[in-house]
Amino acid sequence: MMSVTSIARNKVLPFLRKSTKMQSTASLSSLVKLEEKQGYAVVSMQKTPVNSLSLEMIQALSQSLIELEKNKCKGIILTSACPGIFSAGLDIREMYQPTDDRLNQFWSSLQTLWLQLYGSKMATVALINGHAPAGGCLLAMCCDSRIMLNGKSKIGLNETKLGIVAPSWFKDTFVNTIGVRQSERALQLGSLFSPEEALKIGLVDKLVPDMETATAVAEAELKEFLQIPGMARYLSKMKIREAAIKDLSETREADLNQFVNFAKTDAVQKGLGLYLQSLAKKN
Ligand SMILES: CC/C=C\C/C=C\C/C=C\C/C=C/C(=O)SCCNC(=O)CCNC(=O)[C@H](O)C(C)(C)COP(=O)(O)OP(=O)(O)OC[C@H]1O[C@@H](n2cnc3c(N)ncnc32)[C@H](O)[C@@H]1OP(=O)(O)O
Repeated sequence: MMSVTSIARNKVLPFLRKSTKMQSTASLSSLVKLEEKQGYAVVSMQKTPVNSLSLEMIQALSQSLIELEKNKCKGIILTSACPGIFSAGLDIREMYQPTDDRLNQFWSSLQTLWLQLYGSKMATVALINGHAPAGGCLLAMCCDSRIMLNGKSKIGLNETKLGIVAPSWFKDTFVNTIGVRQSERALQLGSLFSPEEALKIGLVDKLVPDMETATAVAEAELKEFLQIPGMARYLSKMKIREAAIKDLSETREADLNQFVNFAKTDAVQKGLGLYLQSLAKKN
């Protein structure tokens, strides 16, 4: 098995671990690109056009983290290869008129990915080079630091605008990032923030004017985290995150049932259908 450190610089890593529920190596590796750098890896989402988080995409991200941690990778920069988009969030088509089996796998895989990334021993920096609504914002918030490209992109948890509700662990992640009051308001309104607004409320940590600067700043940020003794840094992160992680770990089944039942209601299905139509009409 190749290790992250043994492959040539910038070479794409294959996904190697086998699992009955996981997608094939070929289909996973086309969705996420892993590049080795000096002492860390860049994880680029590359599911065109908008990095929507389908079941396969979620599993590809999960698989990447498994491989990286197994290969003793110390840090990652999570970013996007899709111009102007970090991630459009959960793939709405996964929730619209789904089969029970697929919907169950979809949500359970998302729970796993959140537990992995939010609780990762690696130092994690999100380089948000485009829009990051809902699930896209969640991915970014799972990281230890967020660098956002300044411009027209928006970031936030906009679930209520789709007629759905951000689950408790999305809310916990939001509260841990921007605090209770800002979260209460933004969750109800489904607010999407400009980079300047996101910086002001602490949803992102730094803004950068262009991609060249962005890469350098993200690397410098990651190195700052990696200079701290790893165990002390990780345990400090867990002081903030462990309650939310414990909560979902202990209630996965109930959370899954709640999601599946909620997603299948007529009101939610109608809302998602209309939202998909409105996205399609734009084009
Ligand atoms: C009590 C509680 C219990 C349980 C909880 C229950 C439910 C809650 C569950 C989950 C929480 C949900 C989390 C989510 O992440 S929902 C997804 C939210 N995402 C969005 O609202 C973003 C929608 N997309 C956009 O706004 C734009 O696409 C974007 C700004 C990202 C990019 O704009 P651009 O103009 O560049 O591209 P488009 O032409 O709009 O899109 C291209 C193409 O992609 C399709 N598309 C976009 N986003 C999605 C998506 N999230 N899922 C699937 N498909 C998406 C879009 O339709 C276009 O398709 P096509 O017309 O075929 O080219």
